[in-house]
Amino acid sequence: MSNDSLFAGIRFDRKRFGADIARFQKKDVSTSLAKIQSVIEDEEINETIEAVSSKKRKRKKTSSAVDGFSVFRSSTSKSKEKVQAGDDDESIQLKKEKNKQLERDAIFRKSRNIHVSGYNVPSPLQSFDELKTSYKCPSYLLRNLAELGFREPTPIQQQAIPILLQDRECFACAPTGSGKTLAFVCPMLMKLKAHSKGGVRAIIICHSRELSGQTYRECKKFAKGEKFRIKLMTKHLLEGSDFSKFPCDILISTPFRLRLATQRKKLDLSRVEYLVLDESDKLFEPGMFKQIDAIIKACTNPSIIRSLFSATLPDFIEDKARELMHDAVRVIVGRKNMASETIKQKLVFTGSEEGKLIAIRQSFAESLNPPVLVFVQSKERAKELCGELAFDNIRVDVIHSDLSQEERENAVDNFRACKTWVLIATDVVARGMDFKGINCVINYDFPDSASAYIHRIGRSGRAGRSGEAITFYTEEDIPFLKNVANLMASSGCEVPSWLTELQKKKWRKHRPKRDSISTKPDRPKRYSISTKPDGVAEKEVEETPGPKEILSQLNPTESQKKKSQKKKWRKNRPKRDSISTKPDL
Ligand SMILES: Nc1ncnc2c1ncn2[C@@H]1O[C@H](COP(=O)(O)OP(=O)(O)OP(=O)(O)O)[C@@H](O)[C@H]1O
Repeated sequence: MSNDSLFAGIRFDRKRFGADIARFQKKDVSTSLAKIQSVIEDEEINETIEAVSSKKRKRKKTSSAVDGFSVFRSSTSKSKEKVQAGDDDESIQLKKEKNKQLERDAIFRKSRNIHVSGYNVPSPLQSFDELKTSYKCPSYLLRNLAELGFREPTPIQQQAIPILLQDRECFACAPTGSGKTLAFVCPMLMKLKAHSKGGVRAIIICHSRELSGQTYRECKKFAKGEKFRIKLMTKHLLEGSDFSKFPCDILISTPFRLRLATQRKKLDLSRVEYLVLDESDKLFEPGMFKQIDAIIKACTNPSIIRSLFSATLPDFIEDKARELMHDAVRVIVGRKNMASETIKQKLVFTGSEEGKLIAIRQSFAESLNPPVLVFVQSKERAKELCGELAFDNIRVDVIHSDLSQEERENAVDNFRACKTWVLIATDVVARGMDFKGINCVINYDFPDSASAYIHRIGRSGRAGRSGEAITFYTEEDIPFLKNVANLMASSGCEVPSWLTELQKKKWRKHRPKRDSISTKPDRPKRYSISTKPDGVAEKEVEETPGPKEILSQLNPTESQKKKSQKKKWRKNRPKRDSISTKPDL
């Protein structure tokens, strides 16, 4: 029953209760104003902590301490603070100063698109010089940064470095190529002053051997001139070391090798002071989670500082981080799970697999601006495409998990040295790899998830440079097109309106079975002959041309010759498909 029907027939004497009405109306106005005020405040808070998808999460965030929020709160409640009993002039002055600093921090963060949540978040760095004045940064590190041409910290470095320097745990999400490596290596080097006498003091875990190697080399560059023991967990180190005596300041490893070292070689991790999980969302995927979990448990030092970094931070990783860390600060640069804004992104409809090969050839024939990185969905397809492009006089190479470690390293080195113009790769190099100056990334095969798309295209447009990303799609990929369109739009690329009108489909592990990459005619079709109802093949028959057919193709008969002779060319206007870049939807 509705309220209307409940009160039907009752008449209210407005004249008699006039004074009461006035009183209630006044109260109503003030309460609704208060409501509006609180809604506005809530909206401001939510804007500050960046847009989060679910309403539930929004509510959760508003209740937690948010830096920007506490700034506004504290400035509006100044008068309250002043009258607090026992507050002397000095403490009031200190509070005022603190509030001013918080306001300055909030303004600075806004200007650099940095969003933080957590209690007492340290002020962001304005410059590398501040590392010296406020944090006593050793001069070797500043010298190395200057030699590498790092003049100004990037936004993730501005916020994550002071957080880690103040011994706070943190989980951070910043775009690809935005300098996350220095954000966790710099505080590590600054904190690990004295050298290790025994045991591992800091660990950086990377999901792949290639990324571990790259991070190791970066650490060495930053630490040049100082005698740090920085080690890369190679196969050789794993097999040949006596881990009972293993002085090491920074150890860089994949989860698998580190787990082997702790399990088989009894590597002790109880003295680890710093643990970084780079590409953290990848590390928490089912294939690596068991090892990561065991490593985290083996790092038993109660004052350990852990941090998680990635360009993509799904909600389940945030939940994991909260579960794992104490009093952690959350740092987001830009928006969560966003492609880098410096990359020009394009979608190309190729219709079929054959169309892709034509499109890539045509694109290279018109303008090949190396280095170009091409992603495919499997190692078989990587080999096939490499074979096809090698015919076109293109300096092409391939990298995938079937190659030996040495072959993989050579492929990366040659590509870095520009000896290889086009590198065809599986997702093994999609994350973290910093190939300087990649002009273009081609998604030959449509990526299988949003994070795959963001990381793949993020191999170009690094450190503020511009880049280009082209994604081919066929009929099979159309259901997931809207997802890419959304990612493109959110990073500032123009997207045709028909794309945004498409329906969105959950996009996870989209790896359709694709025709092989080949200019040769399709291999003979196989038909299965089965008596079983479920279609399980008992015998396969090949529909191959017999010797007669082959001979007739090689030596056409007179009638066949006549058929293939020149035909009168008149009014040849076949019905053609309409001219459109849009696929038939
Ligand atoms: N402050 C800086 N000034 C100039 N260049 C920088 C600075 N910090 C990092 N770089 C350069 O930016 C590039 C990208 O850095 P890095 O590989 O750390 O990015 P990332 O955020 O970890 O990327 P990804 O998410 O792809 O792993 C590197 O070539 C690095 O040398």
